[in-house]
Amino acid sequence: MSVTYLCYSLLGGSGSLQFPLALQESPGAAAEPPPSPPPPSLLPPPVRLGAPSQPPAPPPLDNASHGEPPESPEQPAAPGTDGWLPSGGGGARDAWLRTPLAPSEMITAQSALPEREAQESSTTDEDLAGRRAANGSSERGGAVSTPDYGEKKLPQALIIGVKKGGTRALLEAIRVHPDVRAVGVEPHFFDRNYEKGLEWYRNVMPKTLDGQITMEKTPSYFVTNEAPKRIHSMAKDIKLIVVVRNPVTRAISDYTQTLSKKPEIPTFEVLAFKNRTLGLIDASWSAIRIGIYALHLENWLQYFPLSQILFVSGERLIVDPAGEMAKVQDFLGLKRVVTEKHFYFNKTKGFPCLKKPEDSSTPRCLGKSKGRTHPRIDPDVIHRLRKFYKPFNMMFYQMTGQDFQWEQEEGDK
Ligand SMILES: Nc1ncnc2c1ncn2[C@@H]1O[C@H](COP(=O)(O)OS(=O)(=O)O)[C@@H](OP(=O)(O)O)[C@H]1O
Repeated sequence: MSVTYLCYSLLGGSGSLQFPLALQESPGAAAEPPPSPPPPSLLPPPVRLGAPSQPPAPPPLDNASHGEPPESPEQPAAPGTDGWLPSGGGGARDAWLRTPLAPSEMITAQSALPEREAQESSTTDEDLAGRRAANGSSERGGAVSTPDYGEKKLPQALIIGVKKGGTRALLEAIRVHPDVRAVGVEPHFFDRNYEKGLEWYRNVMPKTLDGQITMEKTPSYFVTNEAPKRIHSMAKDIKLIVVVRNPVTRAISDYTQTLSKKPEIPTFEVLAFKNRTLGLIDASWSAIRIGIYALHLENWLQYFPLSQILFVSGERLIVDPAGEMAKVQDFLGLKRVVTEKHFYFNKTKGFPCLKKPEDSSTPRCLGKSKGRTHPRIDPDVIHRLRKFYKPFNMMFYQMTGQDFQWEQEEGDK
């Protein structure tokens, strides 16, 4: 059964959003993408998912219509300006922090700066300006610097999603690897900054030496309709990593983030339904829509073979970070350098953190915006959402050949 058919069956009556993906039955992993989009006559009609708009990308309108603030206007700093990773991207120590909750681990003025970066998925101009003002031209927060030589290259690997999946944890862990250099902020090139051109994008990248991999993470790529085509036209052999998480928990995490910025928004229970009495889930709400992974993946498979995409379990990244990192390093063709010895479980934070590097005395946890306490959600709503996602999850397992076991989870944090 195609994802298209599945969506028609499950969502046809729930609303009228014209889902922007060009959906077709994929005969498996497409080794080569179509040179141009298939003629409209060959495309099935778009999937109906909710509200009557046709956004080309994760729609701020969805948020607006739900009383949520639009996504923050995150923009990377202009390449070459102070504070934009002047020494080549920094290291993992830029974003993994000492947990502020451990009394023995006082945050200094210097280390608080990277915490701010780590608190949000993206760094805004404002963040960077603040950091520049407080930190001069360095964003390394006292960390040992990496020599500023080598060459800026376009990325050979991208973490493309999913929002709230654990993408920051993954990026910061892989940055520990000496053969990886990554941008700390999210460049949003393939969704928001594409018109700035590839030279702009290259300039955003850290310098690398021969043999080092350049990476970035922007979780919104996974749900950006144009992203696969654009990325493919830049590098068809690029490696793509998607951190996925139980879509119900992911939706709650997404909502929790919005709530932290805009406490007056309606409850999750209200936003989740088009009609609660009828049990109609509002799949046009971005918090819900992002979790329909099968639908988004279909778009990527039009351009990239499955073998070029690694799916990392957001759940396992927490319980077994070293195990997931082994898969990531294998996928990237890297020696397994990041191992158990790099992680410890921080009971106060409730998450794994990076152990102190040899050249520093400070262990590092992610900032306060990672691992937020979720509001309590009505169990009935959770139950309905689980039912809603189940067929999409099954389709996703089938497409990826991986069972993420979200149906077996007892509760959603
Ligand atoms: N080691 C570690 N430390 C802290 N948090 C961790 C870690 N590993 C995974 N996670 C989970 O990452 C969730 C945030 O996901 P992202 O980094 O992808 O968020 S974002 O899209 O960039 O905003 C975040 O979601 P919430 O718990 O809902 O805040 C965490 O559950």
